[in-house]
Amino acid sequence: MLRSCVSRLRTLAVQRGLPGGAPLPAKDPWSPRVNPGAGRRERAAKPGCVRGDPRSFSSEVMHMDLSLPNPSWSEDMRLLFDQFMKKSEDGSWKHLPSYKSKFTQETEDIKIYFPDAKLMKEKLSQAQLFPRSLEEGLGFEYAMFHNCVEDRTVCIFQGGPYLQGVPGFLHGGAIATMIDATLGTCAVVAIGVAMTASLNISFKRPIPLGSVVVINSQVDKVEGRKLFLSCNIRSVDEKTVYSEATSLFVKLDPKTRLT
Ligand SMILES: CCCCCCCC/C=C\CCCCCCCC(=O)SCCNC(=O)CCNC(=O)[C@H](O)C(C)(C)COP(=O)(O)OP(=O)(O)OC[C@H]1O[C@@H](n2cnc3c(N)ncnc32)[C@H](O)[C@@H]1OP(=O)(O)O
Repeated sequence: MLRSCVSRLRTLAVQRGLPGGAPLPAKDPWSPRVNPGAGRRERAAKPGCVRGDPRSFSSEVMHMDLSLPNPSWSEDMRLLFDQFMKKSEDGSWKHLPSYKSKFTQETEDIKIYFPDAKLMKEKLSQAQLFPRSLEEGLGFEYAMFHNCVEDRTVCIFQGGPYLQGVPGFLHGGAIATMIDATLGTCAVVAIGVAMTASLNISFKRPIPLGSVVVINSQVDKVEGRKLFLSCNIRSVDEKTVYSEATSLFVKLDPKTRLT
């Protein structure tokens, strides 16, 4: 299991395209080259700045790892990030980079599921990852870490002001998005390209806007192409359970078209 997970992560890292297009060194799947300097994403841009924020437009921004600290991150978010980076030093945890739009090889992989590859290519050229589509500090600020030995993905998440549902609290759809993204990442790392077949969420407590929460996901069971996962969302002090979820992800069958 560990070997296949390490190999899967290595493949994904190569697929996602390292800076300069260099593949990971074969013997070091956790190489920090996946996320060079994995430390800070400090920029001069003001948090909450919409117009003129370069994050939306430049190709540099499209390919920038957005799961690194930025000025909109609260102290809690930074502390948690540093804790997980520390845990990553011995190789048991791995920081997973995340981009607005950088699916080079995955795009190629996905294309086989579509009959009109040309049309799909055009669509994908304008596509952005949904949770990365809002400007810095306004929407989804998050970073994910994966533990291959335990088949777990943890997401530290700070929901910004554009994710409001009931005044002062996060929208249920925004919570579901981050649950799906965390479970989906856990699934993809474990078995490769997979899609959510079902997702069942219990919203137990409202999540205050701007607060930091921890999404803990894990693989519970694998049955052929079916992967059963569960997760919960807790406060940083772990005293409050905000949500719990179970899900089924299905590994895509290369013989079946998606459309
Ligand atoms: C070092 C760097 C590493 C970096 C790593 C980073 C990696 C991160 C990368 C990327 C992360 C991405 C994270 C994103 C997450 C977001 C994911 C989404 O939101 S997905 C969108 C919403 N979902 C859909 O739109 C699917 C729509 N549904 C379908 O297309 C099909 O139903 C599909 C593909 C799910 C299954 O279709 P079939 O044709 O392949 O398979 P069939 O035969 O229907 O089902 C297979 C088995 O699953 C069961 N099944 C299917 N659907 C079920 C359901 N709803 N409930 C229960 N069972 C179901 C069936 O009964 C069958 O079971 P039996 O083999 O017979 O035992």
